Amino acid sequence: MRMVFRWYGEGNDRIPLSHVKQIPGVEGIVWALHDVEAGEEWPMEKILKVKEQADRYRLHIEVVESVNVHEDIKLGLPTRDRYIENYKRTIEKLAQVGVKVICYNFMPVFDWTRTDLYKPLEDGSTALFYEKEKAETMSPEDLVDKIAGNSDFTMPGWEAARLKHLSDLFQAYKNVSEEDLWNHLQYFLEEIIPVAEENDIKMAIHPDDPPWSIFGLPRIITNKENIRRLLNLVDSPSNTVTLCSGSLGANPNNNIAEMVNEFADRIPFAHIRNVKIYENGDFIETSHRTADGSVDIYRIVKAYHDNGFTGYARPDHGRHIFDEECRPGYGLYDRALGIMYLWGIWDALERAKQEEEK
Ligand SMILES: O=C(O)[C@@H](O)[C@@H](O)[C@H](O)[C@H](O)CO
Ligand SMILES: [Fe+2]
Repeated sequence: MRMVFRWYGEGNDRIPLSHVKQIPGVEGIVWALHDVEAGEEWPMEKILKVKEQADRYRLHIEVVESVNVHEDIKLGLPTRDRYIENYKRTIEKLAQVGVKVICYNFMPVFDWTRTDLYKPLEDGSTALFYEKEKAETMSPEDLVDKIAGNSDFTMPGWEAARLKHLSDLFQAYKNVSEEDLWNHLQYFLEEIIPVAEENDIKMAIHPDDPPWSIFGLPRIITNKENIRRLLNLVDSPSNTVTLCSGSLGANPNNNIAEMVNEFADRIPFAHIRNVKIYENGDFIETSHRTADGSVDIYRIVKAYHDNGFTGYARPDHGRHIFDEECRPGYGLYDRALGIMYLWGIWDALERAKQEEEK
């Protein structure tokens, strides 16, 4: 397991790389150009700037999260081809600076969706919260106001540019079924996977968060059967998945450890975090400890260890603790605590294996 830490870039992240470097076992950053709109080709000078910053702390930049997919590609519009060509050029440029994994998602309009960014937990910390009834009754506009308007920080997938023409987007998706979205994803992958393969890059799709339709929009990367279907769309070692235990774990029917066992060789990148699911279908993000949530983090890390996982892992989100002012879900302290929990499990399993082999 190769531990990495998401960093939003100089001037866009309060957490300095000097602090990231001090988290035990963190080898690299998970980065992106957050000021380049989805669909545009990434400028090499901006890519090199991130590399230079990371090089100063001897942190690698092998994992990008995300090169976002333009809505026209998800909608299957004729204009998608221009954006796909830009995507290919970006893949080629990222390969030149040593990138090995590109994370992306194929969620229409919204990325992760929550109804509250700072829901108090009983320990006095706060966390990202999803209230099912509210999510099913709120208008998309209200949700954007509540979420995007409620944070001084840019949030992945909540970029204003993406959400600027919300009603046009909803109109455009009116006649897009799940099967249509599958076809558009297949078209996209058939175009970019050969380029990724030539450049020794894994394209690792991130599952839908939450793993079900919101606002009537189609969502397709939601469970084991759909991940199996995704991997078969283009049978290539470059067509892979970012297995996110927190996103998929919001549905109690998703057994993440089973998915690790089934898809191990097609998971180059693991997001390992916990959520607590309530009876009524609400969920809240918790500490990484198995005991604090509904996801069996121990069993998931054990499944990665049993499969000899040598990919990248990150703690994904954390709670907001110690009064830290941070990007929602992306504080330093609880993600660092989460990393130490994941190392604790991994190192104990490693030691037990070595003892057994003596
Ligand atoms: O929840 C998060 O912050 C991330 O795991 C996702 O936003 C993820 O970065 C994107 O969906 C991947 O494209
Ligand atoms: Fe994730």
